[in-house]
This record gives sequence, structure tokens and C-alpha cells, in this order.
Amino acid sequence: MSLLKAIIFDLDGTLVDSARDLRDAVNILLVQEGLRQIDLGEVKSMIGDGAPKLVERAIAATGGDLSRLPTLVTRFLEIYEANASRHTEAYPGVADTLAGLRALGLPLGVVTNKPFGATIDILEALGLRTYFDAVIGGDTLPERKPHPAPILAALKQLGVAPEAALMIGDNYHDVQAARAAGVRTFAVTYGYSHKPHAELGADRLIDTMSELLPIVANTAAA
Ligand SMILES: O=C(O)COP(=O)(O)O
Ligand SMILES: [Mg+2]
Repeated sequence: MSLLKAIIFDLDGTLVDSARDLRDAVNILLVQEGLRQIDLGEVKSMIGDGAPKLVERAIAATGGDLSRLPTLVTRFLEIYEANASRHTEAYPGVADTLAGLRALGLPLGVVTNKPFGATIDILEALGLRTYFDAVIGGDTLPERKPHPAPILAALKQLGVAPEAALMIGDNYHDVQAARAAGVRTFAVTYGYSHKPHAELGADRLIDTMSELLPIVANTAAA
């Protein structure tokens, strides 16, 4: 790997397992609407394109009225943002890896389709906020992944060129956004991918975040 000067991480499905809190918030909304609740597997298949899309998929899957979507998205965000970090936890190896990367002097960023407010709440609740010099949420810019703009905005804040950066995500949108931004990509083989990981088009797959530090450290030493 050529010289690496910054790493951008996706949040949901990559740094944190947030599916239970998302499921619980969706289900409060569905119950209020008189619709059936969804299970963890269903919600995982709906995560990745931001909160409005999650609500749209949940309402469509349970036979609700999609014409009321804007109201339902607003209500979902109120419900979710009040309890975004109740059951959400960092995946194995995440905290140690972030600390190790910072010790190597690498600036780190988060680029997520999750709303910025909930993103900051979760990072703070899990003690991860201090590792990141740039955090871009799904509502920070008019565009979100798979558009490259959020990645380019994070790299601008970090002062690093795309060719010197690496994006790590769990979803094809992460890989597409990174490619469009001219950034290398790794994909994790856990998380909420809607496609088989081998088909995401990432430069490399990693099974756990703990694999990252040795790869990056070896590159730095080479
Ligand atoms: O909020 C979502 O749907 C997904 O967020 P992510 O971009 O962190 O995977
Ligand atoms: Mg993700």
C-alpha cells in the first residue's frame, strides 16, 4: 500500500453494531402506526442508506402509508436520537485499533449516512469521539454515500489528499463512494452488507478490525 496519511471509517456495521437500537426505535414507530414489528435480521437488511431510507423500507415492508413518510421520518428521528446508544456497542478490536492508529500519528475520520447528532452521541457514549478529527453525518451535506462528497469533505478537514487515504466500510455504498472519491477501500466481512462481501469491489476484506493495525503498521515500516 502506498503512503497512507489518513483513514476514514464508516460507522454502522463497521465501527459499531447499532442494529438493536435502530430496531427498537423503528418498532416504537411501527406500533404507534398500528403496524407489525420487524426483527433484527429485517432491520439489518434496511440499514445503510440513512434514516429516511430505513423508515421508508420499514413502512413499505409492513404495509404502511408511504405518503406520510416525511412525518414518520421526523418522528423516528426523535425516538431514535433519544436512545441511540442504549444497546449500541463497538465491534471487537475497534477501540484498541483506533488508539493504535492514533499512536502512529494517523488522522482519522468518520463518514456515515447516520444523522450527525446521533453519530456524535454514539461516539461519545462509547468513548470513541476523541479519536476522530472529522465527522460527517448523513445530514451534514446535501449529498450522502454513495456520493463521494462526504468523503472528500472529511479529507479536506483532515488536510489529506484522496490518494493518501483509505476508507473502511461494510456496505457497497462505502466502496462506491470511496472509488468515486479516488480513495482505496477495505471492507469488513461483518456488518450489514446487502451483497456478499466478495462482490463489494473493495481492495481488501478484513474479518475483524484487529487486522487493520498490523497491515497499516507494516506499510508504514516498509
Ligand atoms: O444510518 C445508516 O443507514 C447507515 O449508516 P452508515 O453509513 O454508518 O453505515
Ligand atoms: Mg455501514
